[in-house]
Amino acid sequence: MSLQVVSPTGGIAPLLRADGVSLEYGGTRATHDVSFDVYRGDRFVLLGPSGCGKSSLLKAAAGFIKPAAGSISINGEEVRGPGPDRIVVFQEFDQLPPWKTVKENVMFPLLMTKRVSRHEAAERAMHWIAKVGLSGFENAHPHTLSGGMKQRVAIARALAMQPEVLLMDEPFAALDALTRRKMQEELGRLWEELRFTLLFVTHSIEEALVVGNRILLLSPHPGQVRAELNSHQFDLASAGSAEFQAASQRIHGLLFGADDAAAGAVAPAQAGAYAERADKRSMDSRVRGNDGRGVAP
Ligand SMILES: Nc1ncnc2c1ncn2[C@@H]1O[C@H](COP(=O)(O)OP(=O)(O)OP(=O)(O)O)[C@@H](O)[C@H]1O
Repeated sequence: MSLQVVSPTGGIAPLLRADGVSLEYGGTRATHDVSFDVYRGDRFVLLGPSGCGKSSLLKAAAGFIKPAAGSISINGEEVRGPGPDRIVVFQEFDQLPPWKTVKENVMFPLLMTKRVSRHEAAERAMHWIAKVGLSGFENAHPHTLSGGMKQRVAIARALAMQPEVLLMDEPFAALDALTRRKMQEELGRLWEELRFTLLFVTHSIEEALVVGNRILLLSPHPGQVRAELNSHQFDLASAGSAEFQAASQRIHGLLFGADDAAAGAVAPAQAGAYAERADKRSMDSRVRGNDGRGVAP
């Protein structure tokens, strides 16, 4: 039996930790003092209104931007730049170089690491192309693929790298509703099989509930933590249920203020403080137990 690494608080150490992260662009604050922990196997969602800094937080986790204050660490090591342990899938369909085939696109970052031979990269690419349901399209170029297929290629390319954390920035937002749903389902299926760690950005409450097992709610610009919720009980199958609708409305209230009066002013502080109030109410927003993790309902 393997030993579990434990943090000083006695809990399991997080894989990714954001600690008091403030991000700025030219002196303008995009997020303020945001803290959260992502554990191995989490599907952790950053949810908040447009402009609250979700993408910026993801980019900081990817190592593309440096916090003005606070830090982000992976396995206890501060993130100081991009690395193969954190791969991003973006919303934009043009993230795939158009002159490369599907297979070449998936192989490309593997080859860049110089850790695998061309033969091995090709084998791995074929494996992951099959995993995302694109067998037969290896030699197609991106412009011949639908938006959903392009996102599948981006997911295959990311998973082929076997990152510590898969970072997804509104990956399905530009897809039509049916394809988006299908992609959420596929992502869930892949996660069930592979149990990778996911940090997922969306501004869709429904998508957050369907994709995530934990959701961090961020206030409007500059983004601050409002609350952290457990959402593991929801999936696409439960999306129409009364419970799902109630959760969705509750989150809407937390994000846009309807609950503020009931909860008292929501201090733009750490979720932990707010969680205690949220905890006293009905939904499963029991947030951050003793080990720092969200608590099951
Ligand atoms: N490169 C940039 N230069 C200057 N300001 C930026 C830059 N990128 C983001 N911002 C600003 O930082 C804030 C947060 O932006 P960000 O894109 O992270 O928010 P978001 O929550 O992901 O929004 P959306 O859901 O609309 O994508 C916004 O006010 C935005 O205008």
